[in-house]
Amino acid sequence: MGSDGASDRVLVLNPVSGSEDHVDDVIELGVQHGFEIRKTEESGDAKRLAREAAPDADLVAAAGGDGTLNGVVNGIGEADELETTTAAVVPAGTGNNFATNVGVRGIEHAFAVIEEGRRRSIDVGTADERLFVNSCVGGVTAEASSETTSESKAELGVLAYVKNTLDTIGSFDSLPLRLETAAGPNGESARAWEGEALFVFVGNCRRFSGSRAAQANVEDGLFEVTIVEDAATTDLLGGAALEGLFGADSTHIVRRRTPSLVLDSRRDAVEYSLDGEMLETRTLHLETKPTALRFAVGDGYQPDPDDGELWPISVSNDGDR
Ligand SMILES: Nc1ncnc2c1ncn2[C@@H]1O[C@H](COP(=O)(O)OP(=O)(O)OP(=O)(O)O)[C@@H](O)[C@H]1O
Repeated sequence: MGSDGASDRVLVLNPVSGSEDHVDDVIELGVQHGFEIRKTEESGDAKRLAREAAPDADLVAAAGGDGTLNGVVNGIGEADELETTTAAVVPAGTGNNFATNVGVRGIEHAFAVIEEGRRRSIDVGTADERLFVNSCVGGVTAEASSETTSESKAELGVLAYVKNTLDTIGSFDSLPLRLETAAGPNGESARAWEGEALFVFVGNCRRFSGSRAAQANVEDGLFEVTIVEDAATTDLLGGAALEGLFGADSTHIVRRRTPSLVLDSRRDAVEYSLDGEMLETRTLHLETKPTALRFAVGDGYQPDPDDGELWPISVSNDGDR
């Protein structure tokens, strides 16, 4: 307890995330580790509870999936406490992509990380007024998102939504999109791309490449942007492996690194998923807030993951693909 009676540690618990069997364990461990526990009761609660807790708490943890964590980070942001309140994640969702990316392996491990783990200052993405930690994905419908099974989400992460969108819709309406990226600190130039996109992925902590759980550098102030061009539909519907599509030699993939970008639909509003939470708009401004959030990370977290060949950052390599 703080001197004014407010809790130093607050845990925002989503009781209906994942397979819903985490509640007793999370409460028991949370209480053991000195947390005041606040349960969400409906959509929007994670943000509200974190906003109310952040001014007094040193640490606010999110127990749930990526959506719950997204709400908690937005609440800390709305309270203007990003730099003063540490955030943590207790993975209790289906996919738990972000937790995996920051080296948090499970519920018990999450409390060990909170007690003994490092704190890192990580980038946060802004999409108009909203924040995201993992990714912003366009072209995945809310319908496909809600129908995606837990097993599939756990296995493929966001690619599951892509697969589900293609499976449920069969033929897919591409997005006539214009994208403008700003110049970056490593020689990335300001660029524009316009065309028919199937999907657009903006990764903050998430890298959309051939490997499933690839973590992007989340302390470099840059997004990793991947566009899947419409020409890829034929391949995808023809059964080409999704992961193969993201390989380095794919001709239908455009990649960019940038601190900020604008996505502009040339036709209707587009549905974007911010860490799994939906947002519909025609024009979206995305910007990184470099190293804006202190986060409790596990040993598996890599501040500077290997870039590999898919994400060339030198000027000479910054070609069209
Ligand atoms: N008590 C509640 N009843 C119903 N819905 C809730 C409740 N609390 C939170 N929610 C909803 O749960 C969603 C967040 O779920 P979350 O993403 O954390 O879990 P998940 O979908 O199981 O996991 P993941 O995103 O990792 O795949 C939010 O959209 C929120 O509106």
